[in-house]
Amino acid sequence: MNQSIKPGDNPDLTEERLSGTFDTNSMAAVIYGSDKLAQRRREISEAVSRIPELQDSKPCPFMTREEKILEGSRKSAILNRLLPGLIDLDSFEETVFIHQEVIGIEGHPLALHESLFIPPIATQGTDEQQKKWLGRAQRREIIGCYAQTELGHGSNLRALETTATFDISSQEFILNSPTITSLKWWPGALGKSANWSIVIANLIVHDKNHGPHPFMVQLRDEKSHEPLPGITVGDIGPKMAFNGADNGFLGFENYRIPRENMLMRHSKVTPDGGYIRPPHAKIGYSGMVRVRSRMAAEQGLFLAHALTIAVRYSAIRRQGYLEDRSREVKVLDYQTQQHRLFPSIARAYAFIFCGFETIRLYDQLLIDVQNGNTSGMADLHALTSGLKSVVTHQTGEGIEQARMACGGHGYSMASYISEIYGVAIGGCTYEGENMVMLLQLARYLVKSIEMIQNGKSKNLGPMVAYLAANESEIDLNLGPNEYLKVFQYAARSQAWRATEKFQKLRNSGMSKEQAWNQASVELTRASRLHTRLYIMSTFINHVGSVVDQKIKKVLIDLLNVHITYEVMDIGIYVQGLLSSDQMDLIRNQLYVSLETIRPNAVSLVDSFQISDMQLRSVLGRRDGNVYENLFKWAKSCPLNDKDVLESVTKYLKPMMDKSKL
Ligand SMILES: CCCCCCCC/C=C\CCC/C=C/C(=O)SCCNC(=O)CCNC(=O)[C@H](O)C(C)(C)COP(=O)(O)OP(=O)(O)OC[C@H]1O[C@@H](n2cnc3c(N)ncnc32)[C@H](O)[C@@H]1OP(=O)(O)O
Ligand SMILES: Cc1cc2nc3c(=O)[nH]c(=O)nc-3n(C[C@H](O)[C@H](O)[C@H](O)COP(=O)(O)OP(=O)(O)OC[C@H]3O[C@@H](n4cnc5c(N)ncnc54)[C@H](O)[C@@H]3O)c2cc1C
Repeated sequence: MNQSIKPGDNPDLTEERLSGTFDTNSMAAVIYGSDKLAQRRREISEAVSRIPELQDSKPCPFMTREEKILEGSRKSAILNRLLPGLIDLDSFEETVFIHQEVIGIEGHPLALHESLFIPPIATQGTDEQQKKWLGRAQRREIIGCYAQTELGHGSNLRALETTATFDISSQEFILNSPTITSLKWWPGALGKSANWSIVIANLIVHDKNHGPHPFMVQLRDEKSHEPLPGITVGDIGPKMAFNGADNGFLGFENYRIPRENMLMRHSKVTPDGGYIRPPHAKIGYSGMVRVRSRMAAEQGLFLAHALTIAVRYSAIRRQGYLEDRSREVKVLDYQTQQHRLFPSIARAYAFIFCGFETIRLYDQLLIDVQNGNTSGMADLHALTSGLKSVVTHQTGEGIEQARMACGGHGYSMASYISEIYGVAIGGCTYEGENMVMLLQLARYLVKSIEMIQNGKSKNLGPMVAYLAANESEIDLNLGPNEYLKVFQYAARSQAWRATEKFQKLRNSGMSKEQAWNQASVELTRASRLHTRLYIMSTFINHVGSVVDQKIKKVLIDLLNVHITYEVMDIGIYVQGLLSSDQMDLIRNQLYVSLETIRPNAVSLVDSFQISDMQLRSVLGRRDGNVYENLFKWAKSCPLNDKDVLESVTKYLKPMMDKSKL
């Protein structure tokens, strides 16, 4: 049964919920990985809803930027006091979840503290460094951020300009921002809130530059919160979204920190100026891999937010007629609306399943690396580079379709979809701009193909083994595994096409860099197809492992939406494999699968169990009572506090009066 049904709900939504064929709590358990985890989310939402001081003081769209930051800080401080009674303090998931529930997605002063400041200390700090800072950070005696990007440099880490020069005589590093382009720019919470930061700077010892390394740097006085001498720091101004966070700039002028403030678990500088290399050259980049490995699930949830709004609203919005002219139909009954929304529901599920898988892979890698085994780093870097790029892009597309599916009201901030969109698409840029990261995966694919060309196919990892296969015919009787083969064909032929283009250019005498650039559009296409193949195969495997038969049945229906939609979407890449009859068959299977999933559409989005508080959308309310609440929301807009505004008395009225003469 659908657990969201309550008395007083919009009857159209109740009708939808009654037509669902499965238990939404059981589905939530599959989405979040276990009944216990899903249950914990419900318990936390429930507990938070009973604490008056944690409620929004007014709707976010009516707040100024300063009010958003104030509100986020107020709630962060209250949460810090209440957290021990509300969540398992050792659980990163519960910590992120409760902040999102209480403060929302627009960011807050501690938004980066848990995800980008604490993890580098915990994974790249020595035992002594952890003892010194981890407890303080966890108790929030200090607030931190992660300062890597500079005004002139983001994607290309090797071009960072900030320097940390070792001074043997004082046993200190001297930090400097030598140019305007070397100012740190963008770090969340840096602008006004953080008093400490992980700073990525070029390590210079005995005039030798050892490249970017992480340093623990105090920015502000712990009593007065004033910037320390040698530090220039401030907020970079309003952004497209995420305005509850104070992204900042930072400059150093001969700013000294003790030698012990370089995070030295992997690379080390000894007191006499010796440099000890890390076990893997890119180990310092692992904080980014950690965040990327979490982005598929995060983005899947952003998409889930937008779809919860659009699907619920589409079930109560009546517009136009089908057969019965006496009552307008729910817009959810239109095939175009279903085609706009249902493939995105499938993607949201797929992204979340993939996301929990990459989180698990990262956690395993972390254990391996701590035990000295870095062999899995390249694989996970390639996988998460592709995944963050594809998932953020498709999430943005899906959210925008959800907005349009809500018609005019989707454009109002009452829907909250524009904020969800603005926050989600930030992910196309942060943690590595998407094209740049697709090209990182492409390096891996090209290397894999070169292994095949050199007769070393048996050394290929399981994720790229398909590149060596030779599929040229597909059975018309298409099941999920045949769709997978179709996708493998597309990904394989594009990877070979791109690699051969690169090699041909090289063989024509072009430099490696120029040849790479000339082949790069084809290379990014190969990376996208490879990643979409991974998403599809993870989805298929996940559904295969589900035990509850009712849940499995609806997930198979959803998987059918996914595989048919995805194959139609890449039609151009499978022209050599599928006949036009086969393409027609797939197209028809997609339309049938849209109809099949229709009765479960509302239950599928209800299963994400995103509370009204977290959703912050008038259109997406659980109870479906949209119109009366839209009217209330509009009336509460500060512009309506007065009937006659100063804009009228001061300018418009005199203008009209003058025109009358
Ligand atoms: C619902 C949940 C709600 C949660 C709410 C969350 C909201 C959050 C909102 C906002 C948070 C935003 C936080 C954002 C933070 C940031 O953005 S921090 C800054 C991030 N910056 C980047 O990501 C920069 C991207 N650039 C790079 O990573 C690198 O420059 C590079 C592109 C990888 C290139 O590096 P480099 O030049 O050093 O290396 P190459 O020459 O290209 O490659 C050399 C070989 O190294 C291999 N490599 C590279 N990286 C790694 C790695 N990490 N691990 C293993 N191997 C790596 C690469 O593959 C090459 O190998 P090859 O030679 O064999 O091909
Ligand atoms: C919301 C948000 C939060 C952020 N938070 C943080 C933070 O907390 N800490 C932090 O340090 N940073 C943060 N950043 C910065 C972020 O990591 C960078 O913006 C990101 O890495 C991209 O770098 P860039 O801005 O230099 O883009 P650029 O590299 O200048 O990209 C511009 C264009 O150039 C293209 N391009 C660049 N290099 C190549 C190449 N080699 N090949 C092909 N095309 C290329 C890109 O594809 C893109 O189209 C944040 C950014 C945002 C938007």
